[in-house]
Amino acid sequence: MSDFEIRTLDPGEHRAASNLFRASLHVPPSDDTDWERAARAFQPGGTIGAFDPDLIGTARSFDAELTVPGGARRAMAGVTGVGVRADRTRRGVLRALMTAQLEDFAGRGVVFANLLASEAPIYGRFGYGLATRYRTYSVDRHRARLHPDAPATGEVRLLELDEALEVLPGVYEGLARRPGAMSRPEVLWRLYEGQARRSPQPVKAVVHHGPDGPDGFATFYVDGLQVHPWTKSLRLVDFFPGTPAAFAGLWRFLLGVDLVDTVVAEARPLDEPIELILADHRRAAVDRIGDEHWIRLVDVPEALAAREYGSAAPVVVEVEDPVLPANSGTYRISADGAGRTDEPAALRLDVTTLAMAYFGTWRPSALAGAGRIEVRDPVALANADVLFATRVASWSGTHY
Ligand SMILES: CC(=O)SCCNC(=O)CCNC(=O)[C@H](O)C(C)(C)COP(=O)(O)OP(=O)(O)OC[C@H]1O[C@@H](n2cnc3c(N)ncnc32)[C@H](O)[C@@H]1OP(=O)(O)O
Repeated sequence: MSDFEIRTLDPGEHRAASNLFRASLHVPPSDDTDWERAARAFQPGGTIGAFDPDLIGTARSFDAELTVPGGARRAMAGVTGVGVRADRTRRGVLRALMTAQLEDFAGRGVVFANLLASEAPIYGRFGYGLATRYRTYSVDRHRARLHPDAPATGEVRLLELDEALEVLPGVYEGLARRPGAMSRPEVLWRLYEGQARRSPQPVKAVVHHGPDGPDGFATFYVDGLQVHPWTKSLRLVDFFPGTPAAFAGLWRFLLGVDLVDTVVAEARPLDEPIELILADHRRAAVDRIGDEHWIRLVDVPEALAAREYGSAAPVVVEVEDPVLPANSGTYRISADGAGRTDEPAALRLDVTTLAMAYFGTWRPSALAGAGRIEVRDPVALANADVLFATRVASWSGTHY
């Protein structure tokens, strides 16, 4: 059914889109004070709506850059604010919004799109694959000590929120180097400012200074009982240690904050070595592993050419993309790069599965075992495991 129109919203319509999105998540609309801040998180021209003639669905995006395995950066669109009015769901409104958005991205040279999904079954059909994952862990502050071999250089400095909001954007840019990391445009920092200023607990920051200046930071707040027995948790909001010394130095600070029982590190990279810097690694307990970014290769040839590959014999893959059919075709992937080819394909997969393999989070052989890759040559599958592997776990750390 398509008895609705999709168009870009004017800034004067952003608040209606925000209200619709919030209602779809079962949260109340922003009040006037909150909206004044929230409005700054909308990139002009970045919000689309479905009308019948009332606004019945919306999706928003902002422009940034994404780091791929090997360190190159390419244009990306961050997708958020997706919602359809409860009395208009399951009639194709999301499909129409997603299709319009992806066609717009493809038309203006965006290479990747990414999002955080409210529910896992929604976005795979549009080509978004679960590309980065996280683990959340907690550290028992009273019993945890750093291992004596943990680096002990550098200094930390505590910042109140106002200063942190000025300093952190500059510090962050030099630190977001993992595959899956992204630049943070102004709209994102405005979003974080709004969240921090609304927080009932004071949000603070700590910056680690190494030999060449700031090389890591954490933002955090402390919550819990305000009366005896003072059971409190320190919750990390944003944590970017740029060097091993910054990682150890920031943890040394966090474990030294008084009147805290537990430090909760939410949504961290799967390979972050907390166990290795503690004297007793069992003082860190993994609470859960979850989905982080769902990524869409909007321009498959450009995305495949942008990343580095491991050292193995070349593999030819056939990619299918029903939503952006220009991406469909056969590609040769080798340690020297990747591009289109006429050679016969050894592996066949859809664009969603390609995103899962591309960031190294899922090995091609595991994807094949789960039925997601059709294997015509088993030797090629073993080579694909090596070609697509990444040296560090892909992870974004930027949530919106
Ligand atoms: C990036 C973000 O902003 S994440 C936030 C997403 N928003 C929410 O979760 C808010 C609450 N949910 C909603 O607003 C809506 O249900 C949406 C946006 C998830 C889906 O909108 P709809 O207009 O109902 O989706 P639409 O009718 O276009 O469905 C497209 C397909 O997705 C499927 N689908 C849609 N929603 C879901 C879901 N929640 N779970 C599983 N499948 C779903 C449909 O069945 C349909 O499948 P088909 O292509 O096989 O026919």
